[in-house]
Amino acid sequence: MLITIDKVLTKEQVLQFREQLDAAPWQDGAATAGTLARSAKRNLQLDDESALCTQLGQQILRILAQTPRFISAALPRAIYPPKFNRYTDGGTYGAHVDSSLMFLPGSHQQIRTDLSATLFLAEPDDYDGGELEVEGPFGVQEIKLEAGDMVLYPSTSLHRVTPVTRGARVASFFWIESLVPDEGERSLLFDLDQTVQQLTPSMAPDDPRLVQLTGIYHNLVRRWART
Ligand SMILES: O=C(O)CCC(=O)C(=O)O
Ligand SMILES: [Fe+2]
Repeated sequence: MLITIDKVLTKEQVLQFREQLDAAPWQDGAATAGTLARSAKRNLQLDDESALCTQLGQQILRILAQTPRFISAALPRAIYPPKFNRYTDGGTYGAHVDSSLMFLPGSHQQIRTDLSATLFLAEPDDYDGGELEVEGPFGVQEIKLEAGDMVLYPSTSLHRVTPVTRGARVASFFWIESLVPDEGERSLLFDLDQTVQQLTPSMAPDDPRLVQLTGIYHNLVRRWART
């Protein structure tokens, strides 16, 4: 399931990010891709080890930690530090599936990539192309969101970024290991949680039906979560 999270960053925050990113040095993205992805990848990337990457990445993680829709959708166990990419002049990323395991930078610890995330940092009108195309059970879905909005998609999906033929597409991208590895179970939990959240304002907090539904949510998490 694709899940979009609107307004992770305000427009003001996007401008602040872009001022710094646009002035930063960018590297060839292919240098950091795995063997298979390398030939498909034609974009630019911010140096992962730069102070700017660390600082902006941490800002994103702090915001996500306080974004209930993100927590509900991802049930994060670990998050790979956000990276930043830029596509211009026909830049593209051909069809690929992300690596299943990734070492956290400077560590021997690996995370399993359950969810992939793209946080858009350019307005859709400012570039042509650059759609993120994700293959799912109902065909290919095209994603091109407003600056500040984010999409989460299962890391099992084949996906690509179409060539950017005008302007620049700038984004942050990263991966999440979820407490609930199974995509189907995670989707059910997300739907249940969203429904409970929608019902809550119209019901007394001690309404037995709400108490029951909340209990079911927690008992399913207990059953499915791998800590
Ligand atoms: O730029 C994007 O939206 C996705 C990038 C991507 O698929 C990757 O780096 O693996
Ligand atoms: Fe990818």
